[in-house]
Amino acid sequence: MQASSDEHAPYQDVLPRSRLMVVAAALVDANGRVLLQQRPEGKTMAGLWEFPGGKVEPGETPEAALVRELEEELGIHTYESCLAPATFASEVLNEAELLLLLYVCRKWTGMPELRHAAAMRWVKPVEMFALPMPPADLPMIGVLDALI
Ligand SMILES: Nc1nc2c([nH]c(=O)n2[C@@H]2O[C@H](COP(=O)(O)OP(=O)(O)OP(=O)(O)O)[C@@H](O)[C@H]2O)c(=O)[nH]1
Repeated sequence: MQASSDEHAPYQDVLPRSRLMVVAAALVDANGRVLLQQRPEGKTMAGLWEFPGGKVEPGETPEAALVRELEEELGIHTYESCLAPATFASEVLNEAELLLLLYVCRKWTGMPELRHAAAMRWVKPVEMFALPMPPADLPMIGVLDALI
């Protein structure tokens, strides 16, 4: 049955206008440490530590977007088959609802280089609890700690 146009009217003022799909990677090294990058000055949430990744472009699959982002941001190469879905998070931002998909990746080629971020560091998941990270990331830390 066709939904009438005003069926959702009571909710229109609380529904986010658009959804921002973001993919990110927990790159795990041989010692069980994960790479975090620090957001640079001039960007929203500057100084916070986040997982490498970025927005999924129209027409892209999440996995293809993450392979691309890892090349662009760190100069490393991986394959979609090396990306294991780990967890997700959602957060209402000013202009959109963020849906963040986090993958675990243990295999890549190349050495991560600092390209866009202010700094990078390898940390155990449990150390993330003491680092300033975007609010959306906080619920994912415990899941990551249990997975790695
Ligand atoms: N890559 C990444 N983005 C995250 C994380 N947590 C989180 O809230 N985000 C948010 O997801 C969005 C990622 O998009 P992005 O990296 O393409 O955007 P950006 O703000 O850095 O810059 P841009 O729009 O100029 O490219 C940002 O709003 C960022 O704050 C995270 O752990 N990793």
